[in-house]
Amino acid sequence: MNTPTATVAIDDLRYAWPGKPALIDIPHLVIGAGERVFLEGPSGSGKSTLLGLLGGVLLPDAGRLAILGTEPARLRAGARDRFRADHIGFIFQQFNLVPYLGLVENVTLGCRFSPRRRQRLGARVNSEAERLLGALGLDVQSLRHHSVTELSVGQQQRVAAARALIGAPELVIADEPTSALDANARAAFIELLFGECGRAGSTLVFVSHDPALAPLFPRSLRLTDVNRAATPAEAA
Ligand SMILES: Nc1ncnc2c1ncn2[C@@H]1O[C@H](COP(=O)(O)OP(=O)(O)OP(=O)(O)O)[C@@H](O)[C@H]1O
Repeated sequence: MNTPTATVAIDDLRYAWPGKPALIDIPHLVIGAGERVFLEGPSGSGKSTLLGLLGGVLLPDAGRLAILGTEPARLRAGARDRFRADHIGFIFQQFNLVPYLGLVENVTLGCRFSPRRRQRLGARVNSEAERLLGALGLDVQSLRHHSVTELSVGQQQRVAAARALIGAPELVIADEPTSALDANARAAFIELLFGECGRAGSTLVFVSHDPALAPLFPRSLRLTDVNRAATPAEAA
């Protein structure tokens, strides 16, 4: 029987910013298809750096990092960008919404650079964007003529999540997307995110410095436990 390909497979992954000591040194980490993983670490422990490596924006100094069986480091730059657009949806800390585009257009941006994600939807790109916004708790009709800059932080976060999810990428990476919300709103958002990742079949890696969110997830990892380069202060 074939072993299913892991969404993320890491072996002896090492990374240091130029001129700085090793920041990431992970001997082994596997995240399977469909998992919902919480990755916690204090500020400065290297969470964003690891996400950069997962997305192929940063390249390892040594070791192996494979996404869906492909090592982004082995692809040429253009192929790496396409691979990222096809297979990974990002929810950034700062959301990175485009102020001069409407709600739906901000969401459909998520598959603009991915023929694969667009093809999955065919003519349904706009209607899927509206469905996702609704499923994530936004009233699309009443907000239709609003600029994304007029939305609350919680609403902007939902637009950013819909953009990451559109076209069902295999991996959704969320970089502390809830820190601006209160505890109930954070839990509600994470529930909605689970629902839509489940529907799309996407694996979720959710990164935060706040250990209080860990119980909401079936699997949680402390970066300081999996990363040998963690300083004793971080690992405490
Ligand atoms: N672009 C960069 N150039 C050089 N060094 C960097 C760069 N980005 C991060 N670093 C270094 O890597 C360390 C870890 O940063 P990183 O942003 O990965 O941590 P983090 O856990 O995501 O922190 P936070 O929770 O505050 O976002 C920083 O202390 C910094 O020294």
